[in-house]
Parts: sequence; structure tokens; C-alpha cells
Amino acid sequence: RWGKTSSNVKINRLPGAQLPKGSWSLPWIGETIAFYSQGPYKFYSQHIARYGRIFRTHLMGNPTIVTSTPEAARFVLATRHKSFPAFYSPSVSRLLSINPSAAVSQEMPPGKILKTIHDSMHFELLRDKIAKIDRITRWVLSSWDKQPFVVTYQEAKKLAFHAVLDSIAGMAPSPETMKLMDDFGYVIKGMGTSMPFNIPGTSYHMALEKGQQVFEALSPVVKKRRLEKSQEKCTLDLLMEIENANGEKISDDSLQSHLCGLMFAGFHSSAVLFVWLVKFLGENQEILQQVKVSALKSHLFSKLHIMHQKFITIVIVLYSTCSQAEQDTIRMGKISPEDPLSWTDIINMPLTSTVFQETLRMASIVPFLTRRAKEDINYEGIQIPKSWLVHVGIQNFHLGPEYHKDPLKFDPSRFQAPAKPAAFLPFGNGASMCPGRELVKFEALVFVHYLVTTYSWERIGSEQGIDHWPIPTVKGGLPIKVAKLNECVT
Ligand code: HEM
Repeated sequence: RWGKTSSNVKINRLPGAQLPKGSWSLPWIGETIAFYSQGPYKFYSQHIARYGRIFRTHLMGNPTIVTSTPEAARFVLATRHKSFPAFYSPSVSRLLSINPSAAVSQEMPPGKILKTIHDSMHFELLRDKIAKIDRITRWVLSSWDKQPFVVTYQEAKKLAFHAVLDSIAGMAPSPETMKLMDDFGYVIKGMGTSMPFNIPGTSYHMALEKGQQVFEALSPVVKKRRLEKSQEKCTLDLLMEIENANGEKISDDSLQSHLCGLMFAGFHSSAVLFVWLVKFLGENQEILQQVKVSALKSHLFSKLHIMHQKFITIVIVLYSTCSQAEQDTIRMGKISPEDPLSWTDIINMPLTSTVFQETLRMASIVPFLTRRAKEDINYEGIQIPKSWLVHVGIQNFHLGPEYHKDPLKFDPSRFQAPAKPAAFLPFGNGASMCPGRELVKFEALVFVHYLVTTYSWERIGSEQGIDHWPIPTVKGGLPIKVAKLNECVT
């Protein structure tokens, strides 16, 4: 029953199952260099063309099975998730000193913590946060008035960081939060390095230092929040309330760690999503037209403002029936230009919601997920040996023609009909599915609303490609020339 693979990895052969085809390349290093230099999507694509959608490889000293079908994804992430616990490389675990699922806690059952995090981001609770997300978005975008151009990522990260920070720790933007954001930026940078060695001068070393500083800076935040007893509950408040079987509450240190884990999970991913939204909307003017407001119309409406309410309502109804520009319609429905978006507005953005979904599919911000097999498993005649890593290649089925017609075309209308089951997993699946998915959706809808109703923009410079690590983002951060809409009308 025991056999050796060609890379000298000992496995317990399961009857009726075979290792998938694949290659090991060099001892220990395996195919790590190609994986990091090409990025996961290209690396997997080349292997899929040679070996099929399930293959084996060797990465960073780990024999690995890569699966890139929706069915296998469901099997690994949902149906048999207990056999496939999440895996974080030692360098990432060390950087965060916690895994992002907040599952590592000596003092509290991890399930309880995770449930609290999920509860704190429940759809219902998020309703009350729309006004704050609105305020943060306006705060970020209003600074564009004074700038002829901006680097989208720099702006997106302000928005994403403060929206997450408000939701998890109830913190409003301030010089302290800006410093936290900058420091946390180094942690993200360290996460993306292919050389995670703690040597002074390296980005990994810097990331470890800055991560520690962020952790320490959160100490007074946690202490203050304990005393405050705020009416509006954030994740931190709910985590403070839980108790273990001995009636003990969670310690400050653990709370700080959980906040770091949540920042890691929610900050960069959301910021990167906003950049992709700006890119795809900018490159698809027809779709942009459907979601944006014409400056002329908004100008006209501000004049109509002083007229009778009933007349305004008729104009809105007529306009919305003969146009698909949904953000325009929403803005025109406001009595004052300062009126924030409401919950009703958010649920009245079906077109922008499909833009959000299509952006997630095309960009595949989390292109793959990693698990480690806890036991030998036979998946449809394919052996997944115990302790091997399993990569679930989400991006490769997001962009697979078998699952999405014309997959490289940005076409939000494909989401007017439900996607094939499990062929669209931007937030994962099963037990570890992202609890921040509704939060980030609301952030994205509010962002698109103010973006398209306030500004026009144009990319500066040429296409620079993609930075693959730690997650795929637009190289150079997408510098854009911006103009306020009612000032640029010709
Ligand atoms: C575009 C933005 C985002 C994307 C694409 C994304 C994607 C994902 C994915 C794919 C997972 C599953 C990981 C796995 O199964 O191993 C995940 C987990 C998680 N995400 Fe997100 N996420 C985003 C934003 C957020 C936000 C805003 C938060 C909240 C602060 C958040 C908090 C979490 C947490 C705590 C987990 C771990 C859940 C668990 O282990 O049960 N995410 N996310």
C-alpha cells in the first residue's frame, strides 16, 4: 500500500484512486519559481492545458494537488471541509500572528469567535452602517476636487481601510487611523514578497515590525472601547461580550490580534476591488453610461429642485422608465445634494450589483484558496494524499469558457441570470465563506454611486499589466485624470 512518488514523497496508495498527472520539476523548489513569476492563473492555465483541470505539482516544499472545477471546489471547501482545514504558510502566519479566520485562540472556542464575526457583519446590522459608509466615501472622493489626477489604489485604500475600521472597531477617520493604514500597508507589502526572510532591510522584516506596531497601536483602542459601551455595535463590541465555558471574557491581546486578522482579510481585498471597478467601468463606456449620471441632467435637476415636489417625482419616474442610468435616478430622487444614500437606494441598484459581480469574476481577487488534506481522500478516482496541500483554483473556472460564456468579456448582464452553481466563488464557499461579503458589496455600491455621479475620469499612461502578489491588482495602482462632472460638461 505504501508507494513513493517521483519526487520521493511517500504516500499511502488508496485502492481505486490514482494521483493526477502533473510535474515535480526540481527537488524541494519544485515549480515554485514558475508559480511566483507567472502568477497562479497563468501557471495553472498552462498545467491545465497539459494535464487537465486536476493536476499535481510541488510548491515551496509541498506536494500539491491543484483543482480548478466548481465541483471539486465544492467538495474541498464545503462537502468535505472538515478533511481540508485552511492552510497558511509559516511566513504569513508569523506576519499576522493569527490566521485571518480568527480561528487561533487559546482562550475562546474558535467557532464562537467566528460566529460572532459573521454575526457582526450580518446583512441586518449593516443597514445601520450605510450612512457611515456614505460619509467615508464622500470624505475620500471630495478630496479629488482639488487634484487633477489621483492614483486610484491610494484613494481606494483610504476608503476600504476606513470602512473596514469603522465596521470592526467603530473608529472614524483621523490622523491616527491614517497612520495605522500606512503601517498596515507595509504588512500587505510583506505578504506579497516571494522572499519571506526576516533580514533587516527586506520588505518582510519591515512588515513584521510594522505589524507589531499596528498590534500595539490597537491596545488603547480596545481599552477605550471597553469603557465606552457604545450604542452602535461594531465587531469589537460583540467580541468583547462573548465568554468561554469558564465565564471568562476574551483578553485585550486576543482582541488586538483579531482586529489585525480582520484588517488583513478586509482591507487590501476591498481596495483592490475598487481599483478594478474603476478600471472596468472606465474601459466599458457603454456600461458606464448605464450606471452614470449625465452632468447636464444633474445640473437641470438642481434647478428643478426649487419647484414642486410632485413635479420632481413625475420627472424621476419618467426618467427612470426611459433610461437605465440607475445612479442618476437615485441621485435625482434626493431632496438635497447632501442627502446620503439610504437602504432603499442600496437595494435599488440591480445594474450596479451586476457590475460588482462581474468585476469580482473578471478580477478574481482571491484567485485560489489553500487547504491541507487531513487524511487520504479519493475524489472521483483521484487520490488526494494526506498532508498534501490542495489549491482550489477559483480564477481558472471564473475565466473558464466551460463555465462562463465569452469569459474574457466584461459583461455584467451575464449576472442577470444566476451563475452556474458554484462556478462563481469570489468569496469562497462552505464553512469559511467570507463574512465581509455584504459589507464590501455595500461599500462598492456606494463608491460607484458617488464616483459616476460626481466625476469623469480617464486613465493616465498605458496598460501596465497585473501585480499578482499577494492578490491580483492593477500594476501602478491605476493613475487617472479626474474632472468634476458639472465642471466638465461641454
Ligand atoms: C473584495 C473583497 C473581499 C474578497 C474578494 C474576499 C474574499 C474572501 C474569501 C475567498 C474568503 C474565504 C477564505 C477561505 O476559504 O480560505 C474570505 C474569508 C474571510 N473574509 Fe473576506 N473577502 C473580501 C472582503 C472582506 C471584508 C471587507 C472582510 C471584513 C472585514 C472580510 C473578512 C473575512 C474573514 C474574517 C474571512 C475568514 C472567514 C472564515 O475563516 O470563516 N473579507 N474572504
